[in-house]
Amino acid sequence: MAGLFDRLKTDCSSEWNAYTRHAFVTSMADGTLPQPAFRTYLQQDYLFLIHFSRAYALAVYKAPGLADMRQALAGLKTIMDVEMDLHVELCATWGITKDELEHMPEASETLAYTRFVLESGLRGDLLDLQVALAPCILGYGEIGQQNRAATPHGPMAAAYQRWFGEYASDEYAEAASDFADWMNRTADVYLTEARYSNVRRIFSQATRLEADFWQMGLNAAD
Ligand SMILES: Cc1ncc(C[n+]2csc(CCO)c2C)c(N)n1
Repeated sequence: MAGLFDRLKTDCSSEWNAYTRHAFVTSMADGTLPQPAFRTYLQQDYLFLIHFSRAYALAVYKAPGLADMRQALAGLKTIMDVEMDLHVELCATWGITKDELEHMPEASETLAYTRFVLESGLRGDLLDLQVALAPCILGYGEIGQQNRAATPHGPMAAAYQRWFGEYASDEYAEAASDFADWMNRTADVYLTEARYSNVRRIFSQATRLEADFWQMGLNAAD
């Protein structure tokens, strides 16, 4: 049987495509995305990652065994030690400091998405939480692979190239595939057909919140 991730992607294909092929992504790939859109996205994404780290910390707590605890801890460390640094580095080129980033007002889209993920995990078990986290981790993996050969043009080319470079890397592809395996293994233990409709609802909602997050960036350039 195919793993849970493939099943969810098939069942939520329209939401999934709207997210992974969003105009924000395609215009980043050709370099036409306006700077204010990217800058707003990146600033909000820093706040997103703070709450996403809390969600990973919740996964440590919700883990039923030591192996799952370690897997969640490794994810938490990657976000706090690697991913947040990319944002700090890119924002520094516009003179925005780490401290300013941390204290930016949070957009409704950031609030909605991060608190939805946390709520899904608080209310449910590790599987519900992994499914809420999945569009974020696995979607960026797909976006990176789809745009491996992208050669953005124009004044933002270097920043967009740097961004794609992070998610198109072999290391990232491996981290994403480890996450999919981890979620699929949890599903092998916990998923029942009776539960599936709820799991699918969580995945669909988180995927739609990802598309809204891109849209928030685009709206900032209007
Ligand atoms: C809105 C939004 N969605 C997804 C990611 C990607 N992301 C978030 S945490 C993480 C590391 C997981 O190990 C990755 C790749 C993002 N930055 N912002």
